[in-house]
Amino acid sequence: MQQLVFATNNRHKLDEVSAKINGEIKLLTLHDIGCYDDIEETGTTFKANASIKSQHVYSEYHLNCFGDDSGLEIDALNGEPGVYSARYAGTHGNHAANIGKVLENLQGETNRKARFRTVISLMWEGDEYFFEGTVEGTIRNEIAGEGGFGYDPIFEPEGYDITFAEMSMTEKNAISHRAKAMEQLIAFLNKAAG
Ligand SMILES: O=c1[nH]c(=O)c2ncn([C@@H]3O[C@H](COP(=O)(O)OP(=O)(O)OP(=O)(O)O)[C@@H](O)[C@H]3O)c2[nH]1
Ligand SMILES: [Mg+2]
Repeated sequence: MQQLVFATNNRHKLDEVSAKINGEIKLLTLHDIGCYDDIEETGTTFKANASIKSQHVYSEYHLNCFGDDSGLEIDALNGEPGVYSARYAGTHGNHAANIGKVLENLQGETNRKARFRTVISLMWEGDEYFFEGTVEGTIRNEIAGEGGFGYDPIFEPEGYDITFAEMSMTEKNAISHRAKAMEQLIAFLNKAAG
């Protein structure tokens, strides 16, 4: 079975991707390979940051691996929070504060259009490949739901009347940005394996 390191410290991403892969590929975590480094995301694009994560693992451990950089792009905020989604309100991973800042910035705004975007960088047998996925939606005025992570409680995907946080992981994994990028990665690996 093919083996891949997922260069993330985000447990929710790991859970979503593990469910998506469904045992087809053996997924290793950073901790599985003894990597406890703080991989600094110095890029200004999802692509650059995804690359930083996979390149770090590849250069240190010489293992096939991939990194996911993702975030929320809100049209009325000129694409913010974008690559700064995880630290929009200042502290990395303070989801409640990040949501608060988005809702504040959108107060009185009628254009609620937004999308999640994921770019994956895969280092496979020494070469780099990119996969991208997006999901369109709107930003709610209030939070709803307990599932998921990040901005999920305020993101309503197009064609639904519930937020990502009100969906099961299986439902989110059928339509999400990350799921779409992962489907391409899985198809690539199936082809690479012949
Ligand atoms: O509601 C959400 N549902 C999602 O499906 C989702 N995907 C990304 N995001 C937001 O974007 C940041 C990623 O930043 P990010 O790619 O740097 O990841 P991270 O720092 O959490 O982990 P790592 O993979 O870098 O270790 C996250 O923290 C979230 O704020 C999401 N929010
Ligand atoms: Mg990060």
